[in-house]
Amino acid sequence: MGIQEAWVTERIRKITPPSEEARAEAKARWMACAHPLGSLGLLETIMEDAAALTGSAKLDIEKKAVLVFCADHGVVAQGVSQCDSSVTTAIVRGLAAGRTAVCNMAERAGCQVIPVDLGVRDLPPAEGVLSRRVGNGTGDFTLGPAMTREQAALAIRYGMELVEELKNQGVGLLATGEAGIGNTTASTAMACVWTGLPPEKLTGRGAGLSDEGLRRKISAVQKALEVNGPDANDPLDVLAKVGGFDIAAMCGAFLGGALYKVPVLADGFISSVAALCALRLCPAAEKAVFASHVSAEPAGRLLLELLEKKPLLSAGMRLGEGTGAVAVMPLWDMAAAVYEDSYTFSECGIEAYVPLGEET
Ligand SMILES: Cc1cc2ncn([C@H]3O[C@H](COP(=O)(O)O)[C@@H](O)[C@H]3O)c2cc1C
Ligand SMILES: O=C(O)c1cccnc1
Repeated sequence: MGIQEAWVTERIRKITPPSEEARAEAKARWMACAHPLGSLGLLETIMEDAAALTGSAKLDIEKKAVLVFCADHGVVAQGVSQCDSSVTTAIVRGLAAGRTAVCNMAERAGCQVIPVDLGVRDLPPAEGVLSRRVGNGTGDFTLGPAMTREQAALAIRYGMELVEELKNQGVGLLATGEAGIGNTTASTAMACVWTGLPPEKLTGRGAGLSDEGLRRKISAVQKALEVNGPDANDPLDVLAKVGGFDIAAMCGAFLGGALYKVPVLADGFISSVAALCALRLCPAAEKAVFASHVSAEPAGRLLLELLEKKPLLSAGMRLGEGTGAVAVMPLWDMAAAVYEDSYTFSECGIEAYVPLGEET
């Protein structure tokens, strides 16, 4: 086993199960809160799950950040995206300048945007972009593996370390985002491996693609699977052969959330594939993964089902950059506001309370 893989493996072993005690305490808080029991639905569940993750019913989600993992994908040479890799650089510059969609949304949500360069092709050090380069873009995986196993592990490590750093800075709620032209092709290939479904069923138009482009994308995914033969039982093999640096770092962010006890919001399709990869590496990491919305990509809902996560939003979004994850942050704030401040049954003098469905 290589150095980076050993590093990741050792950290993963330290991930503990969620605290059922803290979850019960959070549930008791909702029970005392003067409202029809369970009536805030998932807004109640997320507070309970976050308590179970952090080990405390007292939650602090004031400070928020979205990590936008950026990287290029060699498979773009196969005409699988409507644009070429130079657009990734343009998006990264937009992120650093605070001008892309996620930046506008994050400003409203009181969330810091952190662009991270994992391997954007020929990108020199750029102000406002954290450099965690693993390579100069991945290889074209229709011809051979996207990266080495050690590169995949290093990208995971970077994702985990960033969560630790942000936790130390007081961040209590994290969102995952990505920018990388071609990354929906990599995500589709990974999803095919773990669902066993054929590329025609799971391949979508990504950022936008003609019918002909979609056909090219389906055959590129098919070819990638045939050429590389990724082993479904070895998540690092799948990541290295048909994944991407951005997806690997995102996977690391979920694992980091589980290790350092920070809730991590998944975004759309790409992010859900990364979360699935994290769970395949370490099932206990499930406790750190929080769904946000249902991506409009064909496999969006299916992946959430595989993750067994319920989305707060179904808004037909398919933008990436972490936009869907950031979109639910105000809902988290609202849930926390009621959870923390609502008057209790005893405070308002309501004595009898009959939970729904339990009337005699
Ligand atoms: C201008 C622009 C901004 C974006 N921001 C996010 N994406 C999204 O689209 C890309 C994936 O789609 P595909 O696999 O089809 O290339 C990723 O960068 C993703 O974040 C963008 C795409 C474009 C074109
Ligand atoms: O759902 C996603 O994550 C997605 C879909 C299309 C383009 N970028 C991201």
